[in-house]
Amino acid sequence: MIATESLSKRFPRVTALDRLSMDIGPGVTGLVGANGAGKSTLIKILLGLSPATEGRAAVLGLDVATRGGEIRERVGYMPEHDCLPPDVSATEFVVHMARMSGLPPTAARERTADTLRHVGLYEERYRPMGGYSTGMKQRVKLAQALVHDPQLVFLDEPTNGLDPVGRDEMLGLIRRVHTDFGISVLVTSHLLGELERTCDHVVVIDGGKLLRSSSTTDFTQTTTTLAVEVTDNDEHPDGTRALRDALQARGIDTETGGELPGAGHTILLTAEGEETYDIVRDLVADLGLGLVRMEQRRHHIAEVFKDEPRQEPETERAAAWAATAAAQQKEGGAR
Ligand SMILES: Nc1ncnc2c1ncn2[C@@H]1O[C@H](COP(=O)(O)OP(=O)(O)OP(=O)(O)O)[C@@H](O)[C@H]1O
Repeated sequence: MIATESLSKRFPRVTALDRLSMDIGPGVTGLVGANGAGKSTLIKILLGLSPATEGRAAVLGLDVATRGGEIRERVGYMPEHDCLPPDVSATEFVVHMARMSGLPPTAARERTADTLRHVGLYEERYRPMGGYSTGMKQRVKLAQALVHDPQLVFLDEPTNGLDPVGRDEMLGLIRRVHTDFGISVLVTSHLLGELERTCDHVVVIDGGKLLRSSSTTDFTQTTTTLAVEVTDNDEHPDGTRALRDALQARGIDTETGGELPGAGHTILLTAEGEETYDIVRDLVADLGLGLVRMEQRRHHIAEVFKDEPRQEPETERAAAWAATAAAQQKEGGAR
């Protein structure tokens, strides 16, 4: 879908992209990086709107340097910033964008109605957009990116400014753009955690350089940590404590991994192999406790980057990235 080869973009004072080489296939791909990492610059080059300083890129097999017009016919784009005219309604605006993409009047009106319904805008679509909430505006921006039925969409920070509920709804919509319509998606975010739930593949850039490109499952591969949760009983009013003591007696060290109301505590231990599962199961049965949960923990993407070596630790960008990773780490821990 997208290929770049040693792609660079230099502004007089900043190198926004630095010899970036990557391949992105179909599906939902997250492009993640701190503010200023180069995400928007990359999207503008991929749309053929801004020339690269060096290197090459192709979208849907089309060279961005020479075939920008054809790329924009086949690719939808949701820009990051608010760009909606306040005095017109969502319907008028999206019909206009559909017409600009070459759809005849009747098809433009039909596609607009379908697309606005799909993104969850109903009666409000006839009201001027100046009175819309941020969530509604983001939905209109998404609709105009989809209205001409593109093969691929670029969504630049679609969850920006949304509250947690709005963010979850937007992430669900993005996932459905691919599952319901078969449209591939490149979505940018500075929040690592939200891409983990939505994307098949994640590309991480920092300071315009490629840090990592992997499938989400590779990022979130299972750890050797086993999380176990048990109920209490009359004989063991603190079932967690009883199981921890029993495991300790078998030479297995444990720690607690937080509390879940009404369901006892979570015990964390290192699984040496299949036999660890058997030991836990047998001890739980011997103590007469109920086994609520026994599962391998998975990494969160943010944990993968927690210890990533910094290339330019002194730069502001590095500080921004570290802050983002730290915030995500906290968010991951809270889940
Ligand atoms: N037209 C421009 N002229 C000069 N510098 C620019 C220009 N556009 C972007 N930059 C710089 O290039 C770097 C990358 O910017 P870019 O907007 O691509 O980052 P980003 O990852 O999209 O971050 P954000 O989400 O904050 O927009 C930044 O340092 C930015 O200041």
